[in-house]
Amino acid sequence: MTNIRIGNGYDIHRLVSDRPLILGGVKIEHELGLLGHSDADVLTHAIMDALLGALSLGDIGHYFPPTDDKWKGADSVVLLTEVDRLVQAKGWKIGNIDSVIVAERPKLKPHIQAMRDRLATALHLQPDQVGIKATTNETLDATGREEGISAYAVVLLVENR
Ligand SMILES: Nc1ccn([C@@H]2O[C@H](COP(=O)(O)O)[C@@H](O)[C@H]2O)c(=O)n1
Ligand SMILES: C[C@@]1(CO)OP(=O)(O)OP(=O)(O)OC[C@H]1O
Repeated sequence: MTNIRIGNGYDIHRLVSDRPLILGGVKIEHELGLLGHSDADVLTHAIMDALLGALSLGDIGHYFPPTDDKWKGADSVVLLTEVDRLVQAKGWKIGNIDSVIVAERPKLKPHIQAMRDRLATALHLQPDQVGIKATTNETLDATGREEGISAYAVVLLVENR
């Protein structure tokens, strides 16, 4: 029988006026961007935590501490490729990823394909192995008030034989 593992990840970052908005490795035109030590790409962070979680390897803060200047302004897709290397070194490969971004604005639908392509390329996957969806929070809570953007991800890992 094929061995499989499942992992889930979540992240949220605050929206501020003087930062770019980067989601799934794609820069999106918007008057607000996400605040963080890295580029604050919540979707990529949620996917990294899901990958690490699937193998009980801890979380991204353990590998890329927000207290370390090395990761200041880091491109999260580069961090993702590091996590992917770790997963592969442990003898696993990604079956598929599914995710959802919670953002009241901007409209993300026009950017979803570019995010899937960017992440699939970085992870050496086909775009149909990378699911990305968007939803508003129907104006409820912090994301609904546009104070931040959050993302959830689930991954399935398959043992490499
Ligand atoms: N930032 C967003 C949020 C949503 N979408 C798309 O709109 C659809 C409806 O969203 P609801 O939150 O009202 O259910 C959703 O299914 C997405 O296709 C979007 O593009 N960008
Ligand atoms: C990505 C890292 C890198 O220092 O920093 P942040 O951009 O602050 O992101 P967060 O999800 O708060 O923490 C994880 C960190 O590993």
